[in-house]
Amino acid sequence: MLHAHTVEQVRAAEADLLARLPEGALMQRAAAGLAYAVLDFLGTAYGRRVLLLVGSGDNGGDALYAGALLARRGVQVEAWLLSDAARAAGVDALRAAGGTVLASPPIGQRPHAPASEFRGLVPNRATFDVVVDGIVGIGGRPGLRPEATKALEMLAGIPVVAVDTPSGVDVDTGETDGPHVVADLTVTFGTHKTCHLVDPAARACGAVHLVDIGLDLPDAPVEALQAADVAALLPRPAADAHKYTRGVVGVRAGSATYPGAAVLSVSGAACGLAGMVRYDGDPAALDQVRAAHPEVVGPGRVQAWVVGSGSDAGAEDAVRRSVADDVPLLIDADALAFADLARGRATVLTPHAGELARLLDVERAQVEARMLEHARLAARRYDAVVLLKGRHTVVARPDGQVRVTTTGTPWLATAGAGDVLGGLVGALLAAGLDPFDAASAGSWLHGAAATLAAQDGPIVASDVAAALPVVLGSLVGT
Ligand SMILES: NC(=O)C1=CN([C@@H]2O[C@H](COP(=O)(O)OP(=O)(O)OC[C@H]3O[C@@H](n4cnc5c(N)ncnc54)[C@H](OP(=O)(O)O)[C@@H]3O)[C@@H](O)[C@H]2O)[C@@H](O)CC1
Ligand SMILES: [K+]
Repeated sequence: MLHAHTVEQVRAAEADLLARLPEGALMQRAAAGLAYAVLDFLGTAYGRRVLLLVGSGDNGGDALYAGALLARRGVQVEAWLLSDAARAAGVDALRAAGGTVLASPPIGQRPHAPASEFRGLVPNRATFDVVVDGIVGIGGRPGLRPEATKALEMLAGIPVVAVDTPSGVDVDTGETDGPHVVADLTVTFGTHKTCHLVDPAARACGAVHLVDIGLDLPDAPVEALQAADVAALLPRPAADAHKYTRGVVGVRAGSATYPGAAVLSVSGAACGLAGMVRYDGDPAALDQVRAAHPEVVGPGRVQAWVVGSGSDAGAEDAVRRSVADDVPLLIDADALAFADLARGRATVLTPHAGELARLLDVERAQVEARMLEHARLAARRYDAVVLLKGRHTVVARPDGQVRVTTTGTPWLATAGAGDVLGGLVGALLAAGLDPFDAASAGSWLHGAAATLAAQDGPIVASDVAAALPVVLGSLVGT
């Protein structure tokens, strides 16, 4: 499991460790990890040139000490101090190792002048191989000061390695309300933070590399399943299993007008994780479902219902009948308008940002900008697990616990992919997983299947379903 802790949790763990270590030891650990990651990024020290952007706090201190280590390895290191309060001991260490400090352009005196006026003041700007963002870390407020914004504009186009967090993002929420660094690589310390997982901030991190500095941390409020976690959650048939003991998943999606939604939902449900799939919908759609999946049977008792898209005017009735059965329930697409009927049941809601905006009566842009807040709000309000779809899908439990999905590919943004996901999560519910595990594991599997399918090029939703057995096969054997 990958864990993302809050700044408050990190601070408490850091205080514990600082009390037990010699002064400066923790920062040296962080700086060494950072220096190795930058070296790895550069490929070689020889002939490389690195610019450190250094703020007033320990984040800048990390950058300076890492810069000193890089300079000792033969990298040409220059530091641009964005604050007069930059850590003096770090500056001394950098200089002692052969690094230099730039005469900083006087941006602070003319914060509104265009970046182009200062450009000539940074010598041979274009020959920097990497900019190290040590402007601000977990002690920062969101946004950047004009000095930093302008520096970044002047250095646009040069790869950026962020220290701990891309400066300017909101560390605990993943929001990006003001200007911020967009990194190619973020090197973080001790544990991940929310901004490394939750969009839009996660997009600004690039690849994320974690350096272990020995922090002893409590449970994290935000986490991300890894392959081994999903493998451990997958239901496996008992030796004496029969199809009913493995769970039966029922699908109420699609209609005579939209048979495709029925076929795709069933293709997710028929991933093999439940013992049987029932389709309860329009007979014309059932014919198409059976043509694609001969093993699917008609209405009857189930252990979980999937009420999905394309059910025409039948969505409300489908939700009502499913709720009456008193089994776990997944509600997607047009049926989400009737999510209220399932309040208090073991329910998974699977909206995209637009659908969640309608559920909460807010603007779609608000949901996209504050995914964590809105997924948690909906989970609490509907007393349900809410799976908010996105590049990094956010799965929230009513008590606020969150799992973020980091598998997937941009190719997954394709019609019908949500139907496959609904069916898949429904199968996991029927097999007995609790709604939070079913939603987060299903989302992980869906993303992994899409990535696998997209190896050969663009994909459609049925390719995702077709790739599921390969992904599952690689996990059940582990
Ligand atoms: N915790 C750990 O386990 C370890 C932590 N370590 C490292 O320490 C880092 C945290 O260091 P930190 O606490 O000194 O805070 P940090 O983020 O450098 O700067 C805060 C200062 O910046 C300023 N400022 C605020 N907002 C700003 C803005 N938007 N734009 C510009 N400036 C802004 C403000 O000062 P001001 O200028 O207002 O006086 C504020 O005081 C952490 O991220 C990690 O890198 C590792 O070394 C070891 C293990
Ligand atoms: K930073």
